[in-house]
Amino acid sequence: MSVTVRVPAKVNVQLAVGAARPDGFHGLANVFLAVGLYDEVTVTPADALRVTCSGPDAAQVPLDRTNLAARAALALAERYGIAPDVHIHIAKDIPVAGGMAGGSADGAAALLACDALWSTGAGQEELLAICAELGSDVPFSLLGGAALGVGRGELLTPVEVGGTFHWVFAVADGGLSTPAVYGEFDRLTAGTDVPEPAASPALLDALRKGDAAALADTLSNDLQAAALSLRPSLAGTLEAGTAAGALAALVSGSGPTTAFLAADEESARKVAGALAASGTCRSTRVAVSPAPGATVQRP
Ligand SMILES: C[C@@](CO)(OP(=O)(O)O)[C@H](O)COP(=O)(O)OP(=O)(O)OC[C@H]1O[C@@H](n2ccc(N)nc2=O)[C@H](O)[C@@H]1O
Ligand SMILES: Nc1ncnc2c1ncn2[C@@H]1O[C@H](COP(=O)(O)OP(=O)(O)O)[C@@H](O)[C@H]1O
Repeated sequence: MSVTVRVPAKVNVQLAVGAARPDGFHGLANVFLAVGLYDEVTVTPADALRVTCSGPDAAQVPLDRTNLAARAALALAERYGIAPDVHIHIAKDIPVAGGMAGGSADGAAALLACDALWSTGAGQEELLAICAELGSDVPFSLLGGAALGVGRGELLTPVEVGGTFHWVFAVADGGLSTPAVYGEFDRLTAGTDVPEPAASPALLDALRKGDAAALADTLSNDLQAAALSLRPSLAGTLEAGTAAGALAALVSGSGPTTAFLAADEESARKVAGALAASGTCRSTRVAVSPAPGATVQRP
Protein backbone atom coordinates (compact mmCIF):
# COMPACT_ATOMS: atom_id res chain seq x y z
CA MET A 1 0.00 0.00 0.00
CA SER A 2 1.25 3.50 -0.89
CA VAL A 3 0.14 6.96 0.19
CA THR A 4 0.55 9.99 -2.10
CA VAL A 5 0.37 13.59 -0.89
CA ARG A 6 0.20 16.65 -3.15
CA VAL A 7 1.77 19.82 -1.74
CA PRO A 8 1.96 23.40 -3.09
CA ALA A 9 4.76 25.94 -3.54
CA LYS A 10 4.54 29.37 -1.89
CA VAL A 11 5.23 33.01 -2.61
CA ASN A 12 5.77 35.54 0.17
CA VAL A 13 3.46 38.49 -0.53
CA GLN A 14 5.01 40.31 2.42
CA LEU A 15 8.35 39.38 3.95
CA ALA A 16 9.21 41.84 6.72
CA VAL A 17 12.57 40.93 8.27
CA GLY A 18 13.77 42.09 11.69
CA ALA A 19 17.24 42.06 13.18
CA ALA A 20 19.09 38.76 13.69
CA ARG A 21 18.08 37.06 16.96
CA PRO A 22 20.61 35.55 19.38
CA ASP A 23 19.87 32.09 17.87
CA GLY A 24 20.86 33.36 14.40
CA PHE A 25 17.33 33.38 13.01
CA HIS A 26 15.55 36.60 12.04
CA GLY A 27 12.21 37.66 13.47
CA LEU A 28 9.68 37.86 10.63
CA ALA A 29 6.25 39.04 9.64
CA ASN A 30 5.94 36.58 6.77
CA VAL A 31 2.69 36.57 4.78
CA PHE A 32 2.70 33.28 2.88
CA LEU A 33 0.43 32.56 -0.07
CA ALA A 34 0.29 29.00 -1.44
CA VAL A 35 0.43 28.84 -5.24
CA GLY A 36 -0.76 26.07 -7.53
CA LEU A 37 2.58 24.51 -8.47
CA TYR A 38 2.84 21.13 -6.79
CA ASP A 39 5.21 18.36 -5.79
CA GLU A 40 3.77 14.89 -5.19
CA VAL A 41 5.34 12.71 -2.52
CA THR A 42 4.56 8.97 -2.40
CA VAL A 43 5.58 6.74 0.51
CA THR A 44 5.59 2.94 0.19
CA PRO A 45 6.65 0.37 2.81
CA ALA A 46 10.17 -0.90 2.00
CA ASP A 47 13.12 -2.78 3.54
CA ALA A 48 14.89 0.47 4.51
CA LEU A 49 14.51 4.25 4.19
CA ARG A 50 15.20 5.30 0.61
CA VAL A 51 14.53 8.53 -1.35
CA THR A 52 14.13 8.90 -5.11
CA CYS A 53 13.19 11.99 -7.11
CA SER A 54 11.93 12.62 -10.64
CA GLY A 55 11.34 15.83 -12.58
CA PRO A 56 13.42 18.42 -14.48
CA ASP A 57 15.37 19.61 -11.36
CA ALA A 58 15.75 16.11 -9.83
CA ALA A 59 19.55 16.12 -10.13
CA GLN A 60 19.77 19.05 -7.66
CA VAL A 61 17.80 17.27 -4.92
CA PRO A 62 19.81 15.40 -2.24
CA LEU A 63 18.71 11.77 -1.85
CA ASP A 64 20.39 11.13 1.51
CA ARG A 65 19.09 11.78 5.01
CA THR A 66 19.50 15.55 4.58
CA ASN A 67 16.48 15.51 2.26
CA LEU A 68 13.67 17.20 4.17
CA ALA A 69 11.25 14.41 3.24
CA ALA A 70 13.60 11.81 4.77
CA ARG A 71 14.06 13.99 7.86
CA ALA A 72 10.28 14.25 8.25
CA ALA A 73 9.84 10.45 8.06
CA LEU A 74 12.65 9.94 10.59
CA ALA A 75 11.20 12.54 13.00
CA LEU A 76 7.72 10.99 12.97
CA ALA A 77 9.06 7.41 13.21
CA GLU A 78 11.22 8.31 16.19
CA ARG A 79 8.35 10.03 17.99
CA TYR A 80 6.07 6.98 17.62
CA GLY A 81 8.70 4.23 17.94
CA ILE A 82 8.11 3.05 14.36
CA ALA A 83 10.83 1.71 12.00
CA PRO A 84 11.24 4.38 9.27
CA ASP A 85 11.37 1.77 6.50
CA VAL A 86 9.74 3.53 3.58
CA HIS A 87 10.56 4.34 -0.01
CA ILE A 88 9.86 8.06 -0.48
CA HIS A 89 9.42 9.16 -4.07
CA ILE A 90 9.29 12.88 -4.85
CA ALA A 91 7.72 13.86 -8.19
CA LYS A 92 9.22 17.37 -8.24
CA ASP A 93 7.61 20.21 -10.15
CA ILE A 94 8.52 23.06 -7.75
CA PRO A 95 11.76 24.83 -8.79
CA VAL A 96 14.68 23.78 -6.51
CA ALA A 97 16.45 26.38 -4.32
CA GLY A 98 14.21 29.04 -5.87
CA GLY A 99 12.61 30.70 -2.84
CA MET A 100 9.38 28.74 -3.37
CA ALA A 101 9.84 26.37 -0.40
CA GLY A 102 10.04 23.17 -2.45
CA GLY A 103 12.13 21.32 0.13
CA SER A 104 9.78 22.46 2.90
CA ALA A 105 6.84 21.27 0.81
CA ASP A 106 8.37 17.81 0.49
CA GLY A 107 9.01 17.70 4.25
CA ALA A 108 5.38 18.52 5.04
CA ALA A 109 4.12 16.09 2.39
CA ALA A 110 6.28 13.19 3.60
CA LEU A 111 5.19 13.85 7.18
CA LEU A 112 1.50 13.73 6.23
CA ALA A 113 2.00 10.67 4.00
CA CYS A 114 3.88 8.71 6.70
CA ASP A 115 1.30 9.76 9.27
CA ALA A 116 -1.45 8.30 7.06
CA LEU A 117 0.57 5.14 6.25
CA TRP A 118 1.41 4.46 9.91
CA SER A 119 -1.96 5.62 11.34
CA THR A 120 -0.17 7.40 14.19
CA GLY A 121 -3.25 9.36 15.25
CA ALA A 122 -1.15 12.54 15.58
CA GLY A 123 -3.31 15.66 15.49
CA GLN A 124 -2.77 18.76 13.33
CA GLU A 125 -1.09 20.63 16.23
CA GLU A 126 1.45 17.85 16.72
CA LEU A 127 2.18 17.61 12.99
CA LEU A 128 2.67 21.40 12.85
CA ALA A 129 5.10 21.19 15.80
CA ILE A 130 7.16 18.51 14.00
CA CYS A 131 7.09 20.69 10.86
CA ALA A 132 8.48 23.63 12.85
CA GLU A 133 11.41 21.46 14.01
CA LEU A 134 12.19 20.61 10.38
CA GLY A 135 12.31 24.23 9.15
CA SER A 136 10.73 27.65 9.45
CA ASP A 137 8.68 27.34 6.24
CA VAL A 138 7.52 23.73 6.72
CA PRO A 139 4.38 24.41 8.84
CA PHE A 140 2.98 26.65 6.12
CA SER A 141 3.43 23.94 3.47
CA LEU A 142 1.21 21.68 5.59
CA LEU A 143 -1.42 24.38 6.09
CA GLY A 144 -1.54 26.04 2.64
CA GLY A 145 -4.01 28.80 1.72
CA ALA A 146 -2.58 32.01 3.13
CA ALA A 147 -1.14 32.70 6.57
CA LEU A 148 0.86 35.19 8.59
CA GLY A 149 3.99 33.59 10.03
CA VAL A 150 5.71 35.29 12.97
CA GLY A 151 8.63 34.19 15.15
CA ARG A 152 11.04 32.75 12.56
CA GLY A 153 7.98 32.22 10.29
CA GLU A 154 6.74 29.02 11.95
CA LEU A 155 4.00 30.50 14.19
CA LEU A 156 1.03 30.70 11.84
CA THR A 157 -2.30 32.49 11.82
CA PRO A 158 -4.48 31.74 8.77
CA VAL A 159 -5.31 34.76 6.58
CA GLU A 160 -8.55 35.07 4.62
CA VAL A 161 -8.30 35.29 0.82
CA GLY A 162 -11.39 36.55 -1.03
CA GLY A 163 -10.51 35.75 -4.64
CA THR A 164 -8.11 34.17 -7.11
CA PHE A 165 -4.74 35.79 -7.88
CA HIS A 166 -2.86 35.13 -11.11
CA TRP A 167 0.93 34.78 -10.98
CA VAL A 168 3.82 34.30 -13.33
CA PHE A 169 7.09 32.92 -11.96
CA ALA A 170 10.39 33.40 -13.75
CA VAL A 171 12.80 30.61 -12.82
CA ALA A 172 16.45 31.68 -12.77
CA ASP A 173 19.53 29.66 -13.64
CA GLY A 174 20.92 28.16 -10.43
CA GLY A 175 19.66 28.68 -6.89
CA LEU A 176 20.41 31.10 -4.06
CA SER A 177 21.23 29.83 -0.56
CA THR A 178 18.71 31.06 2.01
CA PRO A 179 21.35 31.56 4.78
CA ALA A 180 23.54 33.49 2.30
CA VAL A 181 20.65 35.85 1.47
CA TYR A 182 19.88 36.45 5.17
CA GLY A 183 23.63 37.03 5.66
CA GLU A 184 23.63 39.61 2.89
CA PHE A 185 20.57 41.26 4.50
CA ASP A 186 22.63 41.57 7.73
CA ARG A 187 25.54 43.07 5.81
CA LEU A 188 23.35 45.60 3.99
CA THR A 189 21.52 46.67 7.17
CA ALA A 190 24.58 46.73 9.48
CA GLY A 191 24.67 49.94 11.51
CA THR A 192 21.04 50.81 10.73
CA ASP A 193 18.02 50.53 13.00
CA VAL A 194 16.08 47.51 11.68
CA PRO A 195 12.40 48.01 12.65
CA GLU A 196 10.31 45.31 14.34
CA PRO A 197 8.62 43.37 11.53
CA ALA A 198 4.84 43.84 11.33
CA ALA A 199 2.16 42.67 8.89
CA SER A 200 0.73 45.39 6.64
CA PRO A 201 -3.01 45.97 7.32
CA ALA A 202 -3.46 47.22 3.72
CA LEU A 203 -1.95 44.01 2.35
CA LEU A 204 -4.13 41.79 4.53
CA ASP A 205 -7.14 43.83 3.40
CA ALA A 206 -6.20 43.37 -0.28
CA LEU A 207 -5.98 39.59 0.25
CA ARG A 208 -9.33 39.55 2.07
CA LYS A 209 -10.99 41.44 -0.78
CA GLY A 210 -9.29 39.41 -3.53
CA ASP A 211 -8.20 42.78 -4.99
CA ALA A 212 -5.18 42.22 -7.27
CA ALA A 213 -4.51 45.93 -7.91
CA ALA A 214 -4.49 46.68 -4.17
CA LEU A 215 -2.29 43.64 -3.50
CA ALA A 216 0.13 44.86 -6.19
CA ASP A 217 0.47 48.20 -4.35
CA THR A 218 1.31 46.51 -1.06
CA LEU A 219 3.61 43.58 -2.01
CA SER A 220 7.00 43.83 -0.26
CA ASN A 221 10.05 41.71 0.39
CA ASP A 222 12.81 42.90 2.73
CA LEU A 223 15.14 40.21 1.32
CA GLN A 224 14.83 41.59 -2.22
CA ALA A 225 17.76 44.03 -1.96
CA ALA A 226 19.96 41.23 -0.59
CA ALA A 227 18.92 38.81 -3.36
CA LEU A 228 19.58 41.51 -6.00
CA SER A 229 22.93 42.29 -4.44
CA LEU A 230 23.96 38.62 -4.75
CA ARG A 231 22.32 38.20 -8.19
CA PRO A 232 22.22 41.64 -9.94
CA SER A 233 20.81 40.11 -13.16
CA LEU A 234 17.43 39.66 -11.41
CA ALA A 235 16.82 43.41 -11.88
CA GLY A 236 16.53 42.79 -15.64
CA THR A 237 13.98 40.01 -15.09
CA LEU A 238 11.87 42.23 -12.81
CA GLU A 239 11.98 45.01 -15.43
CA ALA A 240 11.03 42.69 -18.30
CA GLY A 241 7.93 41.44 -16.48
CA THR A 242 6.87 44.93 -15.45
CA ALA A 243 7.31 46.22 -19.01
CA ALA A 244 5.10 43.34 -20.23
CA GLY A 245 2.18 44.55 -18.09
CA ALA A 246 2.53 42.82 -14.72
CA LEU A 247 0.74 44.73 -11.94
CA ALA A 248 3.79 44.21 -9.72
CA ALA A 249 7.05 42.28 -9.62
CA LEU A 250 9.11 40.99 -6.70
CA VAL A 251 11.67 38.40 -5.72
CA SER A 252 10.01 35.28 -4.26
CA GLY A 253 11.31 34.89 -0.69
CA SER A 254 15.10 34.52 -0.78
CA GLY A 255 15.01 34.11 -4.59
CA PRO A 256 16.23 33.79 -7.23
CA THR A 257 12.75 33.01 -8.62
CA THR A 258 10.92 36.26 -9.42
CA ALA A 259 7.14 36.59 -9.08
CA PHE A 260 4.80 38.73 -11.18
CA LEU A 261 1.23 39.49 -10.20
CA ALA A 262 -1.09 39.74 -13.21
CA ALA A 263 -4.59 41.23 -13.52
CA ASP A 264 -6.11 38.05 -15.00
CA GLU A 265 -5.30 34.79 -16.75
CA GLU A 266 -4.86 36.38 -20.16
CA SER A 267 -2.46 38.99 -18.84
CA ALA A 268 -0.51 36.28 -17.00
CA ARG A 269 -0.06 34.36 -20.27
CA LYS A 270 1.13 37.56 -22.00
CA VAL A 271 3.63 38.37 -19.24
CA ALA A 272 4.93 34.77 -19.29
CA GLY A 273 5.41 34.93 -23.07
CA ALA A 274 7.29 38.23 -22.86
CA LEU A 275 9.52 36.96 -20.04
CA ALA A 276 10.35 33.80 -21.99
CA ALA A 277 11.23 35.90 -25.05
CA SER A 278 13.30 38.39 -23.00
CA GLY A 279 16.13 35.95 -22.36
CA THR A 280 16.29 37.12 -18.71
CA CYS A 281 15.22 33.80 -17.16
CA ARG A 282 15.57 30.04 -17.62
CA SER A 283 11.84 29.28 -17.81
CA THR A 284 8.45 30.62 -16.79
CA ARG A 285 5.50 29.13 -14.93
CA VAL A 286 1.93 30.40 -14.62
CA ALA A 287 -0.05 29.57 -11.47
CA VAL A 288 -3.01 30.74 -9.41
CA SER A 289 -3.42 31.23 -5.69
CA PRO A 290 -4.51 30.43 -3.09
CA ALA A 291 -3.86 26.68 -3.22
CA PRO A 292 -4.72 24.05 -0.60
CA GLY A 293 -2.00 22.75 1.73
CA ALA A 294 -0.59 19.23 1.80
CA THR A 295 -3.41 16.82 0.89
CA VAL A 296 -3.58 13.03 0.74
CA GLN A 297 -4.59 11.99 -2.79
CA ARG A 298 -7.38 9.44 -2.92
CA PRO A 299 -7.15 7.03 -5.88
C1 LIG B 1 13.30 33.09 3.15
C2 LIG B 1 12.13 32.18 3.42
C3 LIG B 1 10.83 33.02 3.34
O1 LIG B 1 9.68 32.23 3.51
O2 LIG B 1 11.99 31.09 2.53
P1 LIG B 1 12.72 30.75 1.11
O3 LIG B 1 12.47 31.94 0.25
O4 LIG B 1 14.16 30.50 1.36
O5 LIG B 1 12.00 29.53 0.58
C4 LIG B 1 12.23 31.54 4.84
O6 LIG B 1 12.39 32.50 5.83
C5 LIG B 1 13.32 30.49 4.93
O7 LIG B 1 12.80 29.43 5.65
P2 LIG B 1 13.48 27.96 5.65
O8 LIG B 1 14.06 27.69 4.30
O9 LIG B 1 12.48 27.02 6.19
O10 LIG B 1 14.67 28.19 6.62
P3 LIG B 1 15.25 27.28 7.82
O11 LIG B 1 15.57 25.94 7.26
O12 LIG B 1 14.38 27.37 9.02
O13 LIG B 1 16.61 28.07 8.12
C6 LIG B 1 17.68 28.08 7.21
C7 LIG B 1 18.56 29.29 7.50
O14 LIG B 1 17.91 30.48 7.04
C8 LIG B 1 18.13 31.56 7.93
N1 LIG B 1 16.84 32.02 8.51
C9 LIG B 1 15.70 31.32 8.26
C10 LIG B 1 14.49 31.77 8.77
C11 LIG B 1 14.49 32.96 9.56
N2 LIG B 1 13.36 33.43 10.10
N3 LIG B 1 15.65 33.62 9.79
C12 LIG B 1 16.82 33.18 9.25
O15 LIG B 1 17.86 33.82 9.45
C13 LIG B 1 19.09 31.03 8.98
O16 LIG B 1 20.39 31.31 8.52
C14 LIG B 1 18.82 29.52 8.97
O17 LIG B 1 19.93 28.78 9.41
N1 LIG C 1 13.09 17.54 -0.79
C1 LIG C 1 13.91 18.53 -1.18
N2 LIG C 1 13.68 19.20 -2.30
C2 LIG C 1 14.50 20.20 -2.69
N3 LIG C 1 15.59 20.60 -2.01
C3 LIG C 1 15.86 19.97 -0.88
C4 LIG C 1 15.02 18.92 -0.40
N4 LIG C 1 15.52 18.50 0.75
C5 LIG C 1 16.61 19.25 1.00
N5 LIG C 1 16.83 20.13 0.03
C6 LIG C 1 17.93 21.13 -0.01
O1 LIG C 1 17.36 22.40 0.30
C7 LIG C 1 17.92 23.43 -0.50
C8 LIG C 1 16.84 24.51 -0.69
O2 LIG C 1 15.90 24.05 -1.62
P1 LIG C 1 14.39 24.56 -1.72
O3 LIG C 1 13.62 24.20 -0.51
O4 LIG C 1 13.88 24.02 -3.03
O5 LIG C 1 14.57 26.11 -1.90
P2 LIG C 1 14.20 27.40 -1.06
O6 LIG C 1 14.70 27.20 0.36
O7 LIG C 1 14.91 28.50 -1.76
O8 LIG C 1 12.73 27.56 -1.14
C9 LIG C 1 18.35 22.72 -1.77
O9 LIG C 1 19.50 23.32 -2.33
C10 LIG C 1 18.64 21.29 -1.34
O10 LIG C 1 20.02 21.09 -1.10
